Amino acid sequence: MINSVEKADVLIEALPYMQKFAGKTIVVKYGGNAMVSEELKRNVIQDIILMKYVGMRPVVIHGGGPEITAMLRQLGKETTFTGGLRITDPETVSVAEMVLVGKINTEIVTLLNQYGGRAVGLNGKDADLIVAQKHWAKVTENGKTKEADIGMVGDVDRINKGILLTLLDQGYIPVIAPIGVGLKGETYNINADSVAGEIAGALAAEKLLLLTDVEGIYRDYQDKSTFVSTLSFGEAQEMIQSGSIDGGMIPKVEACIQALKKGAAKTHIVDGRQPHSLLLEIFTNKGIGTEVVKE
Ligand SMILES: Nc1ncnc2c1ncn2[C@@H]1O[C@H](COP(=O)(O)OP(=O)(O)O)[C@@H](O)[C@H]1O
Ligand SMILES: CC(=O)N[C@@H](CCC(=O)OP(=O)(O)O)C(=O)O
Repeated sequence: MINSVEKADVLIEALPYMQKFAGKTIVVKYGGNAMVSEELKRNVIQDIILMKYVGMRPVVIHGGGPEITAMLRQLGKETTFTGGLRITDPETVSVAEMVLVGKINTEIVTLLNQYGGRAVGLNGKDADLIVAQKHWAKVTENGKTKEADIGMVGDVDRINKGILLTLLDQGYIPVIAPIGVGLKGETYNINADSVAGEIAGALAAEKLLLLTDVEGIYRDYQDKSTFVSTLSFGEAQEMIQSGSIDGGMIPKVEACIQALKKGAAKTHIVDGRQPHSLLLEIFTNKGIGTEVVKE
Protein backbone atom coordinates (compact mmCIF):
# COMPACT_ATOMS: atom_id res chain seq x y z
CA MET A 1 0.00 0.00 0.00
CA ILE A 2 1.27 3.49 -0.70
CA ASN A 3 1.09 5.99 2.14
CA SER A 4 -0.37 9.49 1.93
CA VAL A 5 3.01 11.17 1.24
CA GLU A 6 3.59 8.80 -1.68
CA LYS A 7 0.07 9.54 -2.95
CA ALA A 8 0.84 13.26 -2.87
CA ASP A 9 4.16 12.58 -4.67
CA VAL A 10 2.29 10.86 -7.47
CA LEU A 11 0.08 13.92 -7.92
CA ILE A 12 3.06 16.27 -7.79
CA GLU A 13 4.88 14.18 -10.42
CA ALA A 14 1.89 14.80 -12.68
CA LEU A 15 1.90 18.59 -12.16
CA PRO A 16 4.46 19.58 -14.86
CA TYR A 17 2.64 17.39 -17.39
CA MET A 18 -0.71 18.97 -16.51
CA GLN A 19 0.86 22.38 -17.08
CA LYS A 20 2.57 21.29 -20.30
CA PHE A 21 -0.49 19.69 -21.87
CA ALA A 22 -3.25 22.09 -20.75
CA GLY A 23 -5.12 23.26 -23.85
CA LYS A 24 -3.29 20.73 -26.07
CA THR A 25 -4.96 18.20 -28.35
CA ILE A 26 -4.31 14.56 -27.53
CA VAL A 27 -5.54 11.98 -30.07
CA VAL A 28 -6.22 8.55 -28.61
CA LYS A 29 -6.76 5.49 -30.78
CA TYR A 30 -8.63 2.92 -28.81
CA GLY A 31 -9.38 -0.47 -30.26
CA GLY A 32 -8.59 -4.09 -30.65
CA ASN A 33 -8.02 -6.03 -27.50
CA ALA A 34 -8.00 -3.16 -24.98
CA MET A 35 -11.66 -2.85 -25.91
CA VAL A 36 -12.61 -6.43 -25.17
CA SER A 37 -12.32 -6.38 -21.35
CA GLU A 38 -14.99 -4.35 -19.54
CA GLU A 39 -12.55 -3.32 -16.80
CA LEU A 40 -9.91 -2.08 -19.23
CA LYS A 41 -12.65 -0.25 -21.11
CA ARG A 42 -13.64 1.62 -17.93
CA ASN A 43 -9.97 2.44 -17.23
CA VAL A 44 -9.54 3.95 -20.69
CA ILE A 45 -12.74 5.98 -20.31
CA GLN A 46 -11.64 7.30 -16.89
CA ASP A 47 -8.22 8.25 -18.26
CA ILE A 48 -9.83 10.22 -21.09
CA ILE A 49 -12.17 11.99 -18.67
CA LEU A 50 -9.23 12.87 -16.41
CA MET A 51 -7.33 14.28 -19.39
CA LYS A 52 -10.37 16.42 -20.22
CA TYR A 53 -10.82 17.67 -16.65
CA VAL A 54 -7.19 18.80 -16.35
CA GLY A 55 -7.64 20.94 -19.45
CA MET A 56 -6.52 18.78 -22.40
CA ARG A 57 -8.53 18.40 -25.59
CA PRO A 58 -8.87 14.64 -26.09
CA VAL A 59 -10.10 13.24 -29.41
CA VAL A 60 -10.97 9.54 -29.54
CA ILE A 61 -10.75 7.34 -32.64
CA HIS A 62 -11.98 3.84 -32.06
CA GLY A 63 -11.55 0.53 -33.83
CA GLY A 64 -13.51 -2.64 -33.30
CA GLY A 65 -11.88 -5.20 -35.56
CA PRO A 66 -12.58 -8.18 -33.25
CA GLU A 67 -16.28 -7.21 -32.99
CA ILE A 68 -16.61 -6.88 -36.77
CA THR A 69 -15.03 -10.32 -37.15
CA ALA A 70 -17.42 -11.78 -34.54
CA MET A 71 -20.48 -10.28 -36.26
CA LEU A 72 -19.36 -11.53 -39.66
CA ARG A 73 -18.89 -14.99 -38.16
CA GLN A 74 -22.42 -14.91 -36.71
CA LEU A 75 -23.60 -14.17 -40.22
CA GLY A 76 -21.65 -17.18 -41.47
CA LYS A 77 -18.97 -15.10 -43.19
CA GLU A 78 -15.24 -15.65 -42.79
CA THR A 79 -12.90 -12.69 -43.11
CA THR A 80 -9.31 -12.27 -44.31
CA PHE A 81 -6.65 -9.64 -43.66
CA THR A 82 -3.75 -8.58 -45.81
CA GLY A 83 -1.04 -6.25 -44.44
CA GLY A 84 -3.24 -5.61 -41.37
CA LEU A 85 -6.26 -4.56 -43.51
CA ARG A 86 -9.55 -6.44 -43.79
CA ILE A 87 -10.52 -7.51 -47.30
CA THR A 88 -13.87 -5.73 -47.51
CA ASP A 89 -16.58 -6.84 -49.95
CA PRO A 90 -19.91 -4.92 -50.10
CA GLU A 91 -21.54 -7.07 -47.39
CA THR A 92 -18.50 -6.65 -45.12
CA VAL A 93 -18.50 -2.86 -45.45
CA SER A 94 -22.17 -2.75 -44.33
CA VAL A 95 -21.41 -4.96 -41.35
CA ALA A 96 -18.34 -2.85 -40.48
CA GLU A 97 -20.41 0.35 -40.61
CA MET A 98 -23.19 -1.19 -38.55
CA VAL A 99 -20.82 -2.45 -35.84
CA LEU A 100 -18.50 0.58 -35.73
CA VAL A 101 -21.08 3.35 -35.99
CA GLY A 102 -24.21 1.68 -34.66
CA LYS A 103 -22.72 -0.24 -31.77
CA ILE A 104 -19.20 0.65 -30.70
CA ASN A 105 -19.36 4.40 -31.26
CA THR A 106 -22.57 4.81 -29.27
CA GLU A 107 -21.23 2.57 -26.48
CA ILE A 108 -18.09 4.67 -26.04
CA VAL A 109 -20.06 7.92 -26.19
CA THR A 110 -22.49 6.62 -23.55
CA LEU A 111 -19.69 5.48 -21.25
CA LEU A 112 -17.78 8.77 -21.52
CA ASN A 113 -20.97 10.68 -20.74
CA GLN A 114 -21.74 8.44 -17.76
CA TYR A 115 -18.32 9.31 -16.34
CA GLY A 116 -18.96 13.04 -16.70
CA GLY A 117 -17.68 13.83 -20.20
CA ARG A 118 -19.59 15.54 -22.96
CA ALA A 119 -18.86 13.16 -25.80
CA VAL A 120 -20.22 13.42 -29.34
CA GLY A 121 -20.15 10.48 -31.74
CA LEU A 122 -19.10 11.02 -35.34
CA ASN A 123 -18.09 8.99 -38.35
CA GLY A 124 -16.45 10.12 -41.57
CA LYS A 125 -19.80 10.93 -43.15
CA ASP A 126 -20.68 13.59 -40.56
CA ALA A 127 -19.86 16.98 -42.06
CA ASP A 128 -17.69 15.04 -44.57
CA LEU A 129 -15.17 14.58 -41.76
CA ILE A 130 -13.22 11.78 -43.49
CA VAL A 131 -13.20 11.92 -47.29
CA ALA A 132 -11.69 8.71 -48.61
CA GLN A 133 -10.65 7.00 -51.79
CA LYS A 134 -10.14 3.38 -52.67
CA HIS A 135 -7.04 1.74 -51.23
CA TRP A 136 -4.95 -0.49 -53.47
CA ALA A 137 -2.98 -3.03 -51.46
CA LYS A 138 0.59 -3.94 -52.35
CA VAL A 139 1.26 -7.65 -52.51
CA THR A 140 4.57 -9.32 -53.26
CA GLU A 141 4.54 -12.56 -55.23
CA ASN A 142 7.72 -14.27 -56.45
CA GLY A 143 9.74 -11.17 -55.53
CA LYS A 144 7.48 -8.87 -57.56
CA THR A 145 5.24 -6.25 -55.93
CA LYS A 146 1.88 -5.54 -57.54
CA GLU A 147 -1.37 -3.80 -56.65
CA ALA A 148 -4.33 -5.83 -55.42
CA ASP A 149 -8.01 -4.94 -55.12
CA ILE A 150 -9.18 -5.56 -51.53
CA GLY A 151 -12.65 -4.07 -51.96
CA MET A 152 -14.12 -1.12 -50.09
CA VAL A 153 -11.05 -0.37 -48.00
CA GLY A 154 -10.33 3.34 -47.99
CA ASP A 155 -7.34 5.64 -47.71
CA VAL A 156 -7.94 9.02 -46.14
CA ASP A 157 -7.93 11.68 -48.82
CA ARG A 158 -8.90 14.66 -46.69
CA ILE A 159 -9.87 15.42 -43.09
CA ASN A 160 -12.36 18.26 -42.72
CA LYS A 161 -11.26 19.30 -39.29
CA GLY A 162 -13.79 22.19 -38.91
CA ILE A 163 -16.38 20.08 -37.13
CA LEU A 164 -13.72 18.78 -34.70
CA LEU A 165 -12.45 22.26 -33.88
CA THR A 166 -16.01 23.49 -33.32
CA LEU A 167 -16.70 20.63 -30.91
CA LEU A 168 -13.35 20.93 -29.11
CA ASP A 169 -13.76 24.69 -28.68
CA GLN A 170 -17.16 24.05 -27.07
CA GLY A 171 -15.70 21.51 -24.62
CA TYR A 172 -16.98 18.33 -26.28
CA ILE A 173 -15.00 15.11 -26.69
CA PRO A 174 -15.27 13.92 -30.33
CA VAL A 175 -15.49 10.12 -30.67
CA ILE A 176 -14.84 9.01 -34.24
CA ALA A 177 -15.65 5.74 -36.04
CA PRO A 178 -13.25 4.90 -38.90
CA ILE A 179 -15.78 4.97 -41.73
CA GLY A 180 -14.97 7.22 -44.67
CA VAL A 181 -17.10 8.70 -47.42
CA GLY A 182 -16.11 8.76 -51.10
CA LEU A 183 -16.78 11.57 -53.55
CA LYS A 184 -19.88 9.74 -54.79
CA GLY A 185 -21.15 9.06 -51.27
CA GLU A 186 -19.76 5.52 -51.15
CA THR A 187 -18.84 3.97 -47.79
CA TYR A 188 -15.23 3.03 -47.04
CA ASN A 189 -13.88 0.82 -44.26
CA ILE A 190 -10.65 2.42 -43.05
CA ASN A 191 -8.17 1.06 -40.58
CA ALA A 192 -8.71 2.98 -37.34
CA ASP A 193 -4.97 3.55 -36.79
CA SER A 194 -4.71 5.25 -40.19
CA VAL A 195 -7.66 7.51 -39.37
CA ALA A 196 -6.07 8.38 -36.01
CA GLY A 197 -2.77 9.24 -37.72
CA GLU A 198 -4.46 11.51 -40.25
CA ILE A 199 -6.58 13.24 -37.61
CA ALA A 200 -3.60 13.77 -35.30
CA GLY A 201 -1.73 15.30 -38.25
CA ALA A 202 -4.66 17.49 -39.35
CA LEU A 203 -5.16 18.83 -35.81
CA ALA A 204 -1.38 19.22 -35.26
CA ALA A 205 -1.94 17.21 -32.08
CA GLU A 206 0.53 17.37 -29.21
CA LYS A 207 0.37 13.58 -28.97
CA LEU A 208 -1.00 10.60 -30.82
CA LEU A 209 -1.44 7.62 -28.51
CA LEU A 210 -2.23 4.28 -30.16
CA LEU A 211 -3.36 1.61 -27.70
CA THR A 212 -2.55 -1.97 -28.60
CA ASP A 213 -2.24 -5.47 -27.15
CA VAL A 214 1.55 -5.62 -26.79
CA GLU A 215 4.06 -3.61 -24.74
CA GLY A 216 5.12 -1.74 -27.87
CA ILE A 217 7.38 -2.67 -30.78
CA TYR A 218 9.93 -5.49 -30.69
CA ARG A 219 12.79 -5.82 -33.16
CA ASP A 220 12.03 -9.51 -33.15
CA TYR A 221 8.44 -10.14 -32.14
CA GLN A 222 9.36 -13.66 -30.88
CA ASP A 223 12.02 -12.28 -28.51
CA LYS A 224 10.63 -9.96 -25.81
CA SER A 225 14.13 -8.77 -24.86
CA THR A 226 14.24 -6.85 -28.17
CA PHE A 227 11.71 -4.23 -27.03
CA VAL A 228 12.35 -0.83 -28.64
CA SER A 229 11.48 2.30 -26.66
CA THR A 230 12.28 4.78 -29.46
CA LEU A 231 12.03 4.06 -33.17
CA SER A 232 12.93 6.42 -36.02
CA PHE A 233 11.09 6.68 -39.38
CA GLY A 234 14.00 5.07 -41.19
CA GLU A 235 14.26 2.13 -38.80
CA ALA A 236 10.49 1.67 -38.90
CA GLN A 237 10.44 1.55 -42.70
CA GLU A 238 13.32 -0.95 -42.76
CA MET A 239 11.54 -3.15 -40.21
CA ILE A 240 8.32 -3.13 -42.25
CA GLN A 241 10.28 -4.08 -45.37
CA SER A 242 12.21 -6.85 -43.65
CA GLY A 243 8.98 -8.22 -42.14
CA SER A 244 10.02 -7.73 -38.50
CA ILE A 245 7.08 -5.33 -38.15
CA ASP A 246 4.13 -7.26 -39.45
CA GLY A 247 0.33 -7.55 -39.58
CA GLY A 248 -1.67 -5.08 -37.45
CA MET A 249 1.51 -3.30 -36.31
CA ILE A 250 2.14 -2.01 -39.86
CA PRO A 251 -0.82 0.44 -39.97
CA LYS A 252 0.08 1.62 -36.45
CA VAL A 253 3.66 2.51 -37.36
CA GLU A 254 2.55 4.05 -40.65
CA ALA A 255 -0.04 6.10 -38.73
CA CYS A 256 2.71 7.48 -36.47
CA ILE A 257 4.86 8.38 -39.48
CA GLN A 258 1.94 10.06 -41.23
CA ALA A 259 0.92 12.01 -38.10
CA LEU A 260 4.47 13.31 -37.57
CA LYS A 261 4.84 14.26 -41.25
CA LYS A 262 1.57 16.20 -41.17
CA GLY A 263 2.20 18.15 -37.98
CA ALA A 264 1.66 16.06 -34.83
CA ALA A 265 4.39 16.61 -32.24
CA LYS A 266 4.73 13.14 -30.66
CA THR A 267 3.49 9.63 -31.34
CA HIS A 268 3.44 6.61 -29.04
CA ILE A 269 2.33 2.99 -29.30
CA VAL A 270 1.14 1.99 -25.84
CA ASP A 271 0.05 -1.25 -24.14
CA GLY A 272 -3.72 -1.08 -23.74
CA ARG A 273 -3.71 -4.23 -21.57
CA GLN A 274 -1.95 -2.34 -18.80
CA PRO A 275 -4.51 -0.57 -16.60
CA HIS A 276 -4.38 3.23 -16.99
CA SER A 277 -1.60 3.07 -19.58
CA LEU A 278 -2.76 6.40 -21.05
CA LEU A 279 -2.24 8.18 -17.72
CA LEU A 280 1.12 6.51 -17.17
CA GLU A 281 2.29 7.61 -20.61
CA ILE A 282 1.14 11.20 -20.22
CA PHE A 283 1.63 11.99 -16.54
CA THR A 284 4.76 10.15 -15.40
CA ASN A 285 8.46 10.81 -15.87
CA LYS A 286 9.19 7.42 -17.32
CA GLY A 287 6.51 7.10 -20.01
CA ILE A 288 5.76 3.67 -21.46
CA GLY A 289 5.51 1.98 -24.84
CA THR A 290 7.35 2.78 -28.07
CA GLU A 291 7.77 6.34 -29.28
CA VAL A 292 8.06 6.77 -33.05
CA VAL A 293 10.20 9.82 -33.90
CA LYS A 294 11.30 11.58 -37.10
CA GLU A 295 15.05 11.21 -36.63
N1 LIG B 1 7.58 -6.00 -34.40
C1 LIG B 1 6.43 -6.12 -33.74
N2 LIG B 1 6.33 -5.71 -32.46
C2 LIG B 1 5.17 -5.84 -31.77
N3 LIG B 1 4.03 -6.38 -32.31
C3 LIG B 1 4.06 -6.80 -33.58
C4 LIG B 1 5.26 -6.68 -34.34
N4 LIG B 1 4.99 -7.17 -35.58
C5 LIG B 1 3.72 -7.57 -35.57
N5 LIG B 1 3.14 -7.37 -34.38
C6 LIG B 1 1.75 -7.73 -34.07
O1 LIG B 1 0.92 -6.59 -34.11
C7 LIG B 1 -0.14 -6.81 -33.19
C8 LIG B 1 -0.85 -5.49 -32.89
O2 LIG B 1 -1.69 -5.17 -33.98
P1 LIG B 1 -3.27 -5.44 -33.85
O3 LIG B 1 -3.53 -6.84 -33.43
O4 LIG B 1 -3.91 -4.93 -35.08
O5 LIG B 1 -3.57 -4.48 -32.64
P2 LIG B 1 -4.91 -3.93 -32.01
O6 LIG B 1 -5.95 -5.00 -32.25
O7 LIG B 1 -4.54 -3.74 -30.58
O8 LIG B 1 -5.23 -2.64 -32.73
C9 LIG B 1 0.54 -7.46 -32.01
O9 LIG B 1 -0.34 -8.20 -31.20
C10 LIG B 1 1.55 -8.37 -32.70
O10 LIG B 1 0.98 -9.64 -32.92
C1 LIG C 1 -9.68 -1.77 -43.43
C2 LIG C 1 -9.73 -2.30 -42.04
O1 LIG C 1 -9.01 -3.23 -41.71
N1 LIG C 1 -10.60 -1.72 -41.20
C3 LIG C 1 -10.76 -2.15 -39.83
C4 LIG C 1 -11.57 -1.09 -39.09
C5 LIG C 1 -11.64 -1.34 -37.59
C6 LIG C 1 -10.28 -1.30 -36.92
O2 LIG C 1 -9.30 -0.78 -37.42
O3 LIG C 1 -10.31 -1.91 -35.68
P1 LIG C 1 -9.05 -2.23 -34.71
O4 LIG C 1 -8.33 -0.96 -34.46
O5 LIG C 1 -9.75 -2.75 -33.52
O6 LIG C 1 -8.20 -3.25 -35.40
C7 LIG C 1 -11.49 -3.53 -39.78
O7 LIG C 1 -12.32 -3.81 -40.62
O8 LIG C 1 -11.20 -4.28 -38.82
